[in-house]
Amino acid sequence: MPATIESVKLTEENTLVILDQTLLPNELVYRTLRTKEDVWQAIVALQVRGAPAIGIAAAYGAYVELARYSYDSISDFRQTFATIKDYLASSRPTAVNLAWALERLEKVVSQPWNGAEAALQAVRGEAEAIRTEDACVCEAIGRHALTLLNNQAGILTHCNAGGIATAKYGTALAPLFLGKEQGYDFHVYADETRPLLQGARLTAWELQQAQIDVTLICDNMASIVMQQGKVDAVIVGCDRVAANGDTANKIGTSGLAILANYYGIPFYVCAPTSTIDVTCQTGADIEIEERAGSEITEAWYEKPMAPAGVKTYNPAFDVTDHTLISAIITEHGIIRPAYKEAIAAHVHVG
Ligand SMILES: CSC[C@H]1O[C@H](OP(=O)(O)O)[C@H](O)[C@@H]1O
Repeated sequence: MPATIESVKLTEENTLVILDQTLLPNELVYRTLRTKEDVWQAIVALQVRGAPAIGIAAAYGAYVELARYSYDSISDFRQTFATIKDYLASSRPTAVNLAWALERLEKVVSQPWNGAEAALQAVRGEAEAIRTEDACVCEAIGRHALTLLNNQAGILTHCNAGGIATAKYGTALAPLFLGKEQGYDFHVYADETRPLLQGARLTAWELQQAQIDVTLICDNMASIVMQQGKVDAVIVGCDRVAANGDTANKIGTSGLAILANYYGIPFYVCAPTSTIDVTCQTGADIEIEERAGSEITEAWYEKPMAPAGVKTYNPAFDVTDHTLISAIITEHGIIRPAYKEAIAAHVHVG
């Protein structure tokens, strides 16, 4: 699998360094995050973004914050961790990987440690494990998803589920990177993905870097490329998959699924099992983040492009009904309907 740029790193000096994704594709700028406030702000501002990458950043961020202090006892350490966990978890609600990563750390912290330093090193180890595991998970998703794609296929994708949204390799883009290495000649249509343009700024950039044929389209052009027979499959990432297969992903995804269903095009979701949340029975149980209206009216424009004071509504995600999803691809393989039973069996595979 061709390596992709790593967007979240813990340096040998134990500092957290992230690639500021808000500056891509024009600038490659790395930022050092030294406090839990730095991490919270970087996640909220989407400087670090993508469900797995957010979880990794939160795990490393919790370690970096914990390492700033000395502790009177292990209970003092645990209390400090609890405060950090709640604070970082409050940054964004939809991507389950944020809470999932912090809960993994909590399990480590709750173990019977002989002092705070031992617990701190265990937290570091768990955060590192979350990152290294995610890279393997994404590589496996790439291998399984590639079995669903033919050479010369036209692929439509939405938002960015590339290497920078994960530890490495990505989820939805992983089969494209792997296929390229194996000689596949994909023709990718990347939705720009308003309002924050992750598709235009990030996916088009990652695919160009990998020398994969990519055509950038506006979100409202997805229907015509499907109607013209240019798309053989739609493949996207996800932020939270419910027990019945309903899937939260970047706003606009559910519309793509409806279009794909209308045109008889398979719609695939690439989902690390860390993004499957069986405590959500259906998509109705998934909290959808709402973001500032200025992302609609002012981002990317020199002047506001809407009348002053106009009302806005800016949900950052939507939920694709499980009936519109052809298959969910995880690191363990390919899940097909009926999802409730299949997911229940699948998540216990690992
Ligand atoms: C591999 S997770 C990618 C997933 O995360 C994105 O959301 P955001 O850019 O707001 O973090 C988007 O929903 C992608 O599909």
